[in-house]
Amino acid sequence: MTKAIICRVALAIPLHKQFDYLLPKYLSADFLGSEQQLVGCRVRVPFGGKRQMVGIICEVNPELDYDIAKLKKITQLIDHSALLSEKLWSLLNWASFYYQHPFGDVYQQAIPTALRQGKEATFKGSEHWQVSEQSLNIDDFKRAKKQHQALTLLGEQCLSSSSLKEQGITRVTLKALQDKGVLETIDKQPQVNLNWVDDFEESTEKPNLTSEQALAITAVNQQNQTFNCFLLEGITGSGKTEVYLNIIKPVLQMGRQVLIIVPEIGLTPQTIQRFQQRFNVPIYLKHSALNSREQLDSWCHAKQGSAAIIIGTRSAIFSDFKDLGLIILDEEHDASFKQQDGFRYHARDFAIKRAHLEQIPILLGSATPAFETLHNALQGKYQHLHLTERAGNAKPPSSSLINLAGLPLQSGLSPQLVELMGKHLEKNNQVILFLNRRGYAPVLMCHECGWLVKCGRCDAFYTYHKSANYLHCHHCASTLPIPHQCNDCGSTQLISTGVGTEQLEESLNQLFPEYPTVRIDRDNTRKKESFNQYLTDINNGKYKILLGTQMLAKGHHFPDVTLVALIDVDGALFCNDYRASERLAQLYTQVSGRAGRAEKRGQVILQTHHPEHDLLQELVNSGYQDFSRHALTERQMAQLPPYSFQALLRCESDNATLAESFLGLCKQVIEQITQLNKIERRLFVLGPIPASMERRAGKYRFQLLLQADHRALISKTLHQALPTLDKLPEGRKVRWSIDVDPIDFV
Ligand SMILES: Nc1ncnc2c1ncn2[C@@H]1O[C@H](COP(=O)(O)OP(=O)(O)OP(=O)(O)O)[C@@H](O)[C@H]1O
Ligand SMILES: [Zn+2]
Repeated sequence: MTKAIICRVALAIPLHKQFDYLLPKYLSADFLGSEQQLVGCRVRVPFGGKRQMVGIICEVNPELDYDIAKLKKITQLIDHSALLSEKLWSLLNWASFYYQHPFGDVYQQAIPTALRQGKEATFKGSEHWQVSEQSLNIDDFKRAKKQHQALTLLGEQCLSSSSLKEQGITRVTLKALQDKGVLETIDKQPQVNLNWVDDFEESTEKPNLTSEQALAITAVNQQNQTFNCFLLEGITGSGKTEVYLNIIKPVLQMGRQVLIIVPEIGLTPQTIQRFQQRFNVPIYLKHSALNSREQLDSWCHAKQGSAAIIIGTRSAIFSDFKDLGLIILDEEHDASFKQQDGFRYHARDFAIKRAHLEQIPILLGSATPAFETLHNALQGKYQHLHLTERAGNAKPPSSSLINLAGLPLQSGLSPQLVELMGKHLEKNNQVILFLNRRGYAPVLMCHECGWLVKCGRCDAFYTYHKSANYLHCHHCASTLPIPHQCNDCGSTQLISTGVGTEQLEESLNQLFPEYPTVRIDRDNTRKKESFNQYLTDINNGKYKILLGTQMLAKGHHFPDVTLVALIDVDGALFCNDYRASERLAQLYTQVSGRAGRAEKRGQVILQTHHPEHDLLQELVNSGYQDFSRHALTERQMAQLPPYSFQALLRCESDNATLAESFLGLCKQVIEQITQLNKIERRLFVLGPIPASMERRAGKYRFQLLLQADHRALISKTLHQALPTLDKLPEGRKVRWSIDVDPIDFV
């Protein structure tokens, strides 16, 4: 009798636990004697009630202390060998440990949706027809002209439905022949180009490198066969992309693949075009706007080696490659690299770990490196490369502040700024106004008693959207019709206070009717095409005033923009999050970086009520480089990251007491462990305290912060604590999660 194979399967559920199943005999026959081959294969298994789930085999024939008669059976064995490469498999295991997230869910998030659902890891095939009857005599079909023609064509080769259609053969004809048992269909995989390296060519249209670019490129290219982490700190417009292109080239020439990670693909179609124009190799994209079939195809191209370059957002870091030779992470400071729910990984950290395991170079590029990265570079852990000058003839913009105190403002615009805008526009230049607040106004208020319209589910006010004619909470997405009366005093005089992009747009149309304004924010660029159309129109000079939120700050290159103004950033100056100043400095530098990127000199204006503020003074007078070095010493004095390491336990519930007391229990468990390990003086547990937005979408939210002088202390402690925390019955009444290396404390 054949021995049963028992498989331990990880499922995408929020439990740190795996489940055992029996591989039925009819599925196990091929694997007897080579059971280990099953590890890494996907299976379909029954789970709870009638549900079927796709899981992944992590262990075969584990030691058991129970009766196997109770085990359920695997329904389907989807793969016959491990789906992912060994390296990627071990990276995912590392990530599961480091981020304290169940392996089943880590794994599922790392693969495209179609594979999560159990689809085969193959390209989209296409229907082909071929002759099935060997002893066929075509002459028998002479009287049916079309059938005869079809068989003549197919007698020599197998053809796709579409090419048959082009030659006048319809489905009806083919079906008729199929019914007669003469023809059959097969699903044929498309031909893929695995030999792109043989016809590798580089476009001759490229600039002469600046000496700084050349230095950076040489530094990387000299060591491109082994692991090295490089930080390319290059001011805005310094030509970082040109450096990327030049370090990619030798890697492609070796026939190896390149992975480029960017914050948001939709926002920078220009950058992608530059890669496509430079090299004649197959480039595939990987981002969430692709449908699940396209995602799977690009995944397969990477895995089989028919993609030379993959350009993708955060999750592209999990692509499996045939032969990965280089990773580039552009705008490495960008917060979108950190996933903010579920599996809270950081794509940059995962990428570095990956490059290390694959023994390949990784380059992080930014004008405003994250403090973590900068710290590592300054310490010599990463090789630090610099581009301190703008490429071509462009010069860095000049910066100055406008003190708003006492000035009459029109939708937030000072008279000085309006005058300056006029001057730039007269010269046929473009102007960018940056305001990170969409909607018409951030609050609606009673003019008589000061009552403010607050979201009933969040500690936040409703934003007034005038054209859509409703109130909208930007935190829980709930909406409300505009109230006619004050809830407190009954007055009908409700007025909006503060300025959002929608209102500013209205004013700009009045102030500068002859200069068309375009507003770029999430409200009016929901469709991908509309955003691309705006970008084209901006580059064609159709719009002269570009008004927008963060979306306008990211990596765009508009040669005619000479003035950039930040309308209101004061809110970020007095925020209690220790990362707020870093973020503001990055934003300021990135937004300003859109000015004067070509021949014409740029100017940057920052409007504020606090011109004396140290941060603003430093940014305007010395820039990000000086600010960041200085701010790092402050972090060191306060023993904050990157000079310490953190993890955050978050908990939320309809009931504030439940949420808070659960974290209280967690604290006890963790402190017992630190005492046992004698590290209580090196790992602090702070809290529980309410999150800075205590109530969101109807839930009360609390946090417990772990801080230590060493990364490993946190991961080991959490790893030891988790089995106990998982079993706390109080944990079932709340929602809780662990965020390792948190960057957001809201
Ligand atoms: N050596 C060079 N000579 C002339 N022009 C160059 C050179 N290198 C790059 N450029 C041009 O300079 C412009 C800015 O380059 P790029 O977009 O790569 O800057 P960047 O460093 O990525 O800026 P940002 O961080 O602001 O996105 C581009 O139009 C690019 O074609
Ligand atoms: Zn809300």
